Amino acid sequence: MWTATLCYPMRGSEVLLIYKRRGFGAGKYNGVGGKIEPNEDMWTGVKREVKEEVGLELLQVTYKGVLEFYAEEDVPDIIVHVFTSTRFRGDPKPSEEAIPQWFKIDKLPFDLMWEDDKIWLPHVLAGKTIYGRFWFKKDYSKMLSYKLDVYQ
Ligand SMILES: Nc1nc2c([nH]c(=O)n2[C@H]2C[C@H](O)[C@@H](COP(=O)(O)OP(=O)(O)OP(=O)(O)O)O2)c(=O)[nH]1
Repeated sequence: MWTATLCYPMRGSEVLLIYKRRGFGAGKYNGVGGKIEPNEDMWTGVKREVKEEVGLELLQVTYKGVLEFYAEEDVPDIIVHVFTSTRFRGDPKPSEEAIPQWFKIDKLPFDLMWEDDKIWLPHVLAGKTIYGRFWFKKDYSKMLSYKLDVYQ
């Protein structure tokens, strides 16, 4: 089991996604983030990942909830803390891991994203807070079921 962060920097009606070049979810568009390191809190982790992957310095983040991913076991395999940010410094730059790209919030490339994102991400980008649980096949090739709670 590992814990990760996912951040969605927002600029007006646009959101920053990355095209992931390597690692888990390579070839997909996603928010910016990665695994939280030992002895690191999630706030430090999300700021570090955004700096490493796209070169933005986050000046503010808002916590938008948690996702749990189950891979045919009773305990979660991956726990992801989700954030948005409207205040950051710098211009997004590509790195070895990621190519950043701004998208209109109502034109996200869901066909090129994780299968679960179309279920929960629109709520987050509309300002809601979420608790999502997603059951996947062991190799993450397919989502089997989900439960989503949405809070104001
Ligand atoms: N949007 C979305 N993101 C997901 C899903 N599953 C999942 O792990 N993620 C995110 C959480 C992390 O931000 C990212 C996976 O972490 P990573 O492998 O990039 O971690 P990392 O940057 O630390 O990479 P590395 O050091 O292991 O190479 O993918 C999902 O179903 N949807």
